[in-house]
Amino acid sequence: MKELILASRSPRRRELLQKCGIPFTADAADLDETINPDNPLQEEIQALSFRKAEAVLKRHPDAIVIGSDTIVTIHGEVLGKPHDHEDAKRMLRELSGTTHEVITGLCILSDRRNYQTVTVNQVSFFPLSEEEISSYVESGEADDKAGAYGIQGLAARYVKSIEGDFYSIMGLPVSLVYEELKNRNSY
Ligand SMILES: Cc1cn([C@H]2C[C@H](O)[C@@H](COP(=O)(O)OP(=O)(O)OP(=O)(O)O)O2)c(=O)[nH]c1=O
Repeated sequence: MKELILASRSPRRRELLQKCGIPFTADAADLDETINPDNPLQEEIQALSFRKAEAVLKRHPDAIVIGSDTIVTIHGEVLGKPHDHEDAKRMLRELSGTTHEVITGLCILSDRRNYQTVTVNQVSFFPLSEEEISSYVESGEADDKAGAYGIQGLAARYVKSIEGDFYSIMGLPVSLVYEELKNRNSY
């Protein structure tokens, strides 16, 4: 059977893929993640997930590779990872008291098969005070996360509702990975 490789350095994605109960190793794609804002966002995220998988497949041509990417978008603006704590606070002020989208792309790639999909999830936040925003950012949990929060951690207390898949919001739609890999022999 072909080896499964997660094209990611994200500890969240590794943790999530472990939930599938399928053995894998990880090898980060480490590529330029710039997206073209003139193209439809879902297509860009899907294409970036593919590029991550493709880069790692080049290094492991006999493997099955999983690539994924997550962004947060609100009012037409893309919120990637915050540059610093001020940037994180700015993002959280935007998310406060309103609904945003979390878009996660998934690509499962081998030399024989190319599965691509994108999930769009809605997350609503309760209003956040300046004190809450400051203490959250000071906790360090905003660092290195799209939209400056992780739904799986302290930010859980700000989430009013979600529509979609919790694991996609966290960074990887685990059930889609599991379902697709039932077809593993075709990869
Ligand atoms: C919205 C949200 C994002 N995130 C994280 C998941 C991703 O790690 C990160 C989005 O950044 P990505 O660029 O998707 O992933 P990454 O750079 O961390 O890892 P790699 O490219 O190597 O796969 O934000 C959460 O952990 N929880 C959340 O609720």
